[in-house]
Amino acid sequence: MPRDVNGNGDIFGGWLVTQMDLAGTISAQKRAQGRVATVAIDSMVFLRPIKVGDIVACYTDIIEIGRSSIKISIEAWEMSDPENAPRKLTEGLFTFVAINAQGRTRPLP
Ligand SMILES: CCCCCCCCCCCCCCCC(=O)SCCNC(=O)CCNC(=O)[C@H](O)C(C)(C)COP(=O)(O)OP(=O)(O)OC[C@H]1O[C@@H](n2cnc3c(N)ncnc32)[C@H](O)[C@@H]1OP(=O)(O)O
Repeated sequence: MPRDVNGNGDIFGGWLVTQMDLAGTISAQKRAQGRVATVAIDSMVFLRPIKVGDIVACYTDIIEIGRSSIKISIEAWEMSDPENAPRKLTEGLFTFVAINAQGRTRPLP
């Protein structure tokens, strides 16, 4: 079976979760001004299948800041067809933690 495709011929959900994690990491790194690690995915909802060749965009929204943690709502949208409105594919709640070079937590700046 192709690596990024599921048994229905649609894109494997894990591939999309990986893209969402990358988008969240970029946002968290910016806020943390340095290295972060994903500590939790508190919720993940798959609303629609993605077809091979679809154009997908991920959007992040920081919703909570702790001492070292950053909770981010992340959504993926499909926007392949300029004639039609974008459609939400997934939504998830990810938590990232600011870490130092030794991998230990550090307070957010
Ligand atoms: C649905 C699936 C379908 C697809 C299915 C196929 C999958 C297909 C691939 C997908 C892929 C995905 C994307 C993977 C993304 C990675 O790669 S995840 C793996 C990478 N991450 C890591 O390796 C991190 C490992 N964890 C650690 O090293 C340690 O837990 C950490 C991050 C250093 C934190 O250490 P700690 O001792 O817990 O630190 P502690 O001081 O107790 O807590 C620090 C902060 O974290 C917060 N925290 C700790 N634990 C939690 C928690 N559980 N929740 C929330 N906050 C927490 C604390 O509240 C605290 O917050 P602040 O009060 O400081 O703001």
